[in-house]
Amino acid sequence: MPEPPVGGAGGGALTRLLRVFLRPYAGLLAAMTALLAAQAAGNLYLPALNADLTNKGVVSGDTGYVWRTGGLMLAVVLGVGLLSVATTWGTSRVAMGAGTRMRAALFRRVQAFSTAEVGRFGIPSLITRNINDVQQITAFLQAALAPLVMAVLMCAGAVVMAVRESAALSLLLVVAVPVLALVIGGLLLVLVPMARTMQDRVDRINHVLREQITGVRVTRAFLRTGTEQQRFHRASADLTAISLRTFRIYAAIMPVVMVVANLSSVGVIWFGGHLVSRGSTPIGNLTAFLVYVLQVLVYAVIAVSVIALAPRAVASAERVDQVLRTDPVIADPADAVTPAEATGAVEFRHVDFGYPGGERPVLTDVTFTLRPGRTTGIVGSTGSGKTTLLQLILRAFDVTGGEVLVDGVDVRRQSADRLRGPIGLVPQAGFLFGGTVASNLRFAAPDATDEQVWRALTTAQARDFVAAMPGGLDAPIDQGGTNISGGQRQRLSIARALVRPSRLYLFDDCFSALDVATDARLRAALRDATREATVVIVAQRVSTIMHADQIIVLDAGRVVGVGTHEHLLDQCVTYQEIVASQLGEEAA
Ligand SMILES: Nc1ncnc2c1ncn2[C@@H]1O[C@H](COP(=O)(O)OP(=O)(O)OP(=O)(O)O)[C@@H](O)[C@H]1O
Repeated sequence: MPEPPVGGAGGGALTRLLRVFLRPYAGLLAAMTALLAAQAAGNLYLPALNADLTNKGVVSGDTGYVWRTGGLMLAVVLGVGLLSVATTWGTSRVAMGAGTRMRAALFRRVQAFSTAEVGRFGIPSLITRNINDVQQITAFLQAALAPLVMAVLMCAGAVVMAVRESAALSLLLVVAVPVLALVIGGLLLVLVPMARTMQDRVDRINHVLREQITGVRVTRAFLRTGTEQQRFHRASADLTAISLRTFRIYAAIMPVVMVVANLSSVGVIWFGGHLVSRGSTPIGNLTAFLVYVLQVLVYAVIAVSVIALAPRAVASAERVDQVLRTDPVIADPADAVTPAEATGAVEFRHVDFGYPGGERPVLTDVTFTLRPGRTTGIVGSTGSGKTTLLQLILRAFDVTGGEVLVDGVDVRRQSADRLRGPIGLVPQAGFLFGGTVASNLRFAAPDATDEQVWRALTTAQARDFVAAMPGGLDAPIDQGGTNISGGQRQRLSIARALVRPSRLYLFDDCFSALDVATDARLRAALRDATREATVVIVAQRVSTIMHADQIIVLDAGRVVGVGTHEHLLDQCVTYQEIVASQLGEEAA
């Protein structure tokens, strides 16, 4: 699988995402900063008050001064506590809000992706990026926003206050702070690439797990459970290994910081003790200085523990940014043309097509016309390009040569909504959503009445089995429709396309799981229900399309015959071979 495009590099991606997703919260962030500044001022004021209380109250025995200053200190502590509650509330709101917006933006982008972009990232990776990576970024914001601002304010303020208390002792900070900065910076440089690898391995686990859960029946049938377990254990062990290495480094950060902090305190007490005994510094100033130095170090520790989350957030931001920066190859034109009339007419003019990255062309010089009110059958051996042809009508991919016109206008010049709105598609694999029979049928027509829903079920030959299901229209359907049979799934998919009246119906080999009698009844009912529309039926069985108004025969991506069943039986060798092989099968 080719690598997804690389978006912004390193912290650049995180900065870009934060700029975009924090912008709506600029006002709240400004208010938070003001509250944090007030909180920091309170925290910085307390040691100074304490110094005053010691120097002017305790040392000189002024009890009144002690009470007054003590009361003021209590009020400051309460104020700081209240501010802290407010800022925690604010940062949670900002972090969660930005995360929600990020997830929504990712979801919108992925919805706009064509099969090519989805294939480039891979479904498991897109899921991890939307859930796990956004969560890493949100967790970082939640933990980092207030503490980081607070740490900057407190460190700067405490340094200023410490210098005010004792300029001589402040020289200690000149040594301690750069040592801390160097240690922290070095560790972060090592952690970012490790965090990136960690997220990739989470992707890998997701990939293996998803494949194993969806393919569990095949795994059991081929007795591969043991091998698959080993594959999962390997992916899990790889993640454990990188996680252990990463967290060992995380574990080293705190002791290093604590050693620097404790050595600094010892230094302050050692040198400060000398200054006090020489009488050049009052005892109150020494205790205040000690508190300021501890404040600098405590907030440096807080900053470090928060910054330690950054590498994972940076790695996750790169992965989220890659998705957001990937433009879908299939996009609406700036000057979209709306066809004068929605007739459902389709025309292929010398269409060539090859899948992105594919070596061989899948369709070559395909030309035909589909008219409203007529049914066209498409037959051809497996892999001859039938599904691809329908995908081009829906503009799931762009042609590499020629043009596809719907309602007389090139599909590339129409908006996707206008193009796909009047098309009723029944895909080859009848996918159903988790919910009920009714919620699946109302997927394209939310306002459809029960009567319309039952009518579509009747046409799709699904009325009897739905009526027999407990709950009828409200009968539960599991995700993917796994609680009903393949044939029932196909019929519900057909009914879903019929609930909303369309001008163009595309049935992609969706009759294959039906028995011959149901297939015949369904086609007869369809003829009545879709009388004025353009109908395309891709089929493996000739009996499904032999009564169509026209049949297109594909062979290795080329049209080798167009006409009625009788005409093709007479003129088209490939068609004769297909018919002969199927009659042979039936005879056998
Ligand atoms: N997403 C894809 N990327 C690359 N190649 C593809 C992709 N989808 C299909 N192909 C290739 O294009 C060719 C035509 O595939 P298509 O699904 O259109 O055939 P089909 O006639 O519908 O086959 P079937 O009857 O088996 O459903 C095949 O060779 C297939 O391998």
